[in-house]
Amino acid sequence: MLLSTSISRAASLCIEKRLPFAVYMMPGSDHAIFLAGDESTQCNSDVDRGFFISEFNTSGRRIVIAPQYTAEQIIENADTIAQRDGVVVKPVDRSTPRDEYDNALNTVVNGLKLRGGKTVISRVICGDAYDIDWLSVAEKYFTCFPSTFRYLYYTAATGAWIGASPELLLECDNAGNLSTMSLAGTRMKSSNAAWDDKNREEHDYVTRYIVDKLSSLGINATVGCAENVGYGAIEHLCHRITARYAGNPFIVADTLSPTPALAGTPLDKALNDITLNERHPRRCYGGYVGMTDSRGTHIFVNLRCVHFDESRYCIYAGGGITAKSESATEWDETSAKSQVLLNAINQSLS
Ligand SMILES: C=C(O[C@@H]1C=C(C(=O)O)C=C[C@H]1O)C(=O)O
Repeated sequence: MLLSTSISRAASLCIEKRLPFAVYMMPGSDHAIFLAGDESTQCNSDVDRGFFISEFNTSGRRIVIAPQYTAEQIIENADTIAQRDGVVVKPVDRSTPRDEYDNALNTVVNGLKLRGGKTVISRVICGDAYDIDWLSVAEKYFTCFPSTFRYLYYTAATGAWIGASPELLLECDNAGNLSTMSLAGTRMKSSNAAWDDKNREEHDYVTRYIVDKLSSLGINATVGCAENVGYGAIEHLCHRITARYAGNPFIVADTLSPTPALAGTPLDKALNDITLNERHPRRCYGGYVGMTDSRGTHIFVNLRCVHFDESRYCIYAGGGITAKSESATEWDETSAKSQVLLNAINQSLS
């Protein structure tokens, strides 16, 4: 079991009592870390200990869970932890219908044919889930993606979310090394075939954007070699980007996010496409999650994720659209991105 009995028990208690908490696993690690405590909202660049969440396109606003309690402390004090109340953020309750997605795609593609650039359009897959054991969903999902950043959290501001992100937004270590990546372009896992023009084009927008944004902060970046990064049955085109930087990581993270891997370029036009064509709020999807530990600050894009409560769930999945996109291919891509998570939920329901 990836999640120990005490972490699973403590996380379930926190969900039940609505006490803010997070469980996370670093890429490649089989060690889960638990923390619980009060949540606060930050709008500046303070680097706090604890787990932070920034919703999509919220200009650097972060919800921070303080590391006040361990899993053992939660379990020991289970009887005395007061039930917290307040408004719970309900998951979206309507899946994006196919015709609505197709219409959105066609509208955006027609716009991109005239102006160029890229927009990321997402859809949601929602369902009922009464009495489901979300810790067992997390366990199944996390087991499938050991090389991702895996997380489960609840705050009053966001509700409860589970995700497995293959996408590093920013890592700044204590020795002054900065790492990020451009991860965009998706296909079924294949041998070493060349990537097609559509995927290469949408990928290059991301790489260029990141390098330019870093440069605007006076950071001179180095772009590594092209890699294919697997995610279940699919793979993404990836370039790792590194630099030297000893300043505040949040200045960089909030300058980069949302990158054209989750929004598009030019950013203002892409955000306008998203507002006009997506019928659901993105909330945490496309924002970021992370934490600062003794080694540095680690921040991942919040994607391949589900928002849930005691009766429902809502999975988010999107893809980069360019003038060359076809609606059926993009729909299949979003299905492939969400399939493992949907399977984990369906297995736990039955
Ligand atoms: C938008 C998502 O994924 C992003 C978009 C990708 C693409 O369009 O090829 C690939 C990886 C991610 O950067 C998602 O999973 O919802």
